[in-house]
Amino acid sequence: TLASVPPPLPPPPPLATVASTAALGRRTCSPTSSSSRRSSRHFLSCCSRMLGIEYQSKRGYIELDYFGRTVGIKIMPVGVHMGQLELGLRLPDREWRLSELQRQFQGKTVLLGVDDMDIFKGINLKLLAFENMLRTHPKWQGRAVLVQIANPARGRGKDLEAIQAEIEESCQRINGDFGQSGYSPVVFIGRDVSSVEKIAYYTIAECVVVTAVRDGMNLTPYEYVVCRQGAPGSQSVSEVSGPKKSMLVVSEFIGCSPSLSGAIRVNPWNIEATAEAMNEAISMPEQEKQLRHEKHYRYVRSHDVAYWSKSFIIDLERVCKDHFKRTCWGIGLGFGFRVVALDPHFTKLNMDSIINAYELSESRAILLDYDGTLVPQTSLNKEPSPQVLSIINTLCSDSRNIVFLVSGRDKDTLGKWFSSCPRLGIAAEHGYFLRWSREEEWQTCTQALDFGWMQMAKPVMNLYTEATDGSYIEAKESALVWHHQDADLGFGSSQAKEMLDHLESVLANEPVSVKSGQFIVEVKPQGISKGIVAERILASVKERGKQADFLLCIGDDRSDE
Ligand SMILES: O=P(O)(O)OC[C@H]1O[C@H](O[C@H]2O[C@H](CO)[C@@H](O)[C@H](O)[C@H]2O)[C@H](O)[C@@H](O)[C@@H]1O
Repeated sequence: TLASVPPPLPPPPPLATVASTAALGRRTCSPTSSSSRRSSRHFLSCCSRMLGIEYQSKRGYIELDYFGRTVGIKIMPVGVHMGQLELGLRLPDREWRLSELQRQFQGKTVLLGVDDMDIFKGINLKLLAFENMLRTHPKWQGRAVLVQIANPARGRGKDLEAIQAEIEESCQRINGDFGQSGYSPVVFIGRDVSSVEKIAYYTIAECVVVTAVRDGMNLTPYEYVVCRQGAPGSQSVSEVSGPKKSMLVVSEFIGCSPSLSGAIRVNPWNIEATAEAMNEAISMPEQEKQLRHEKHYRYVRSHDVAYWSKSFIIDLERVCKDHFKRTCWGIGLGFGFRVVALDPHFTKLNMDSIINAYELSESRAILLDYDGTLVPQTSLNKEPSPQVLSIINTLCSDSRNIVFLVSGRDKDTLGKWFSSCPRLGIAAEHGYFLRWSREEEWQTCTQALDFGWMQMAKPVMNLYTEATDGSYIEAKESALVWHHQDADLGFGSSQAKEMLDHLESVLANEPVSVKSGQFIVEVKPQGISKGIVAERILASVKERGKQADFLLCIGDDRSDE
């Protein structure tokens, strides 16, 4: 499925967030595109906060692993349809409409706004800025005209009515204060404007001003640039050719703003700064206007809608290339329904067959993870419940069973918590420590390990701990762990990613592995892992003449795989 983030994705957690994460839940596979960095950041933040999924950056590509499927996130600003616009530039109607406007605005400098009439487009902010410009730069009085095209509102409501009233009041005030005979500083067009007429307005405008306070891509600046270039191949300034110079004042809150490097970017709430930007734009030397126009035109032309769709397909193919190797399973009911993509060799465990195999076996090995498996990840009390202790003791009481706890936690905590389970084996700190039963001594990993790296990793972790309220360092005998469960969710996880990167580069030549887990970043020696200790346990069981004919491993995260 192809899908894209609705462009003006707001910061979490308003309702739109729920809608977009719910949409992700229904998708089978997708690259997800958004028009701005802000939207993708908000989308990733929603995924993290609401679904608990963290993104990974792989060689510049941002990806999410959603139940075995890869969702690629890419900032892909959409472009204009060049063919359609150029066709419009060649329409015969455009010529007479253009001449009409040229006559109407002869000797005037036209600033143009083309917006939908809604509460986010900042039309009144634009009027206030224009008024401010006329006041602070009186040279423009009688010379500068703001033509504001406002496509009729598609919705209704009190907020909209209030903004429409404000706009009307501003137009009347500006025209009353600065108007002269034959000169209306604001020309407000609140009706549907045909494409040809719009093209003619774009062509005569010295500058286009977009002051939206929140928007998606907003293609008005792109359309303007194409119209000012004129139809391709036209050389003369008359007929279908354009002036080949353009100026843009654009809000920093619109999707196209980062792509337009020659535009003057403004925060539309700052009326004075927007007024200065308007003055700067129309006062700029002609050559500078041409250079900025050329730069924009090159970009708009090469990044049109055809380019966007081609890139989308290429990315879709790249992101989904492994999906075909996977098998999809539908799991859950109603809103809990999920499509899970798994390796084709995966077999869903069936309770009856497990019980059957368990009953028929003579020697069993049962390896259990702790956090997220024996105690819920969300539980505040991390100690095992009496029920868990009793189930473990029941399992251990069968002489055919070898039961092991295989956890990242330290040996003292696990030893204390499971002191009432005398026959339980424990592999602590991912197997650095191993104990076969309560009465036996702890064995330490036989490899000779060098812990010099701890002196390098600790100062890095200290830096992030100081900068991240709620985070702390856990120093285990074999590993260092940075915890951010109690820090701000978004900030903690972005700090964790940064730290992972930082530690990987600082410790690149050290015999360690740096991994992130459930709200942790952990540095531990290479060669210490749950998989390796599991092999060690099974080998020992075999040496004791009890080779396991039944092996059950239960875990909840990557470290358990
Ligand atoms: O291998 P596991 O049994 O899954 O244990 C992994 C880590 O467990 C502990 O961290 C977890 O509990 C912390 C609170 O007690 C929590 O802040 C963290 O988010 C959890 O991952 C332990 O402190 C770590 O050293 C283990 O690696």
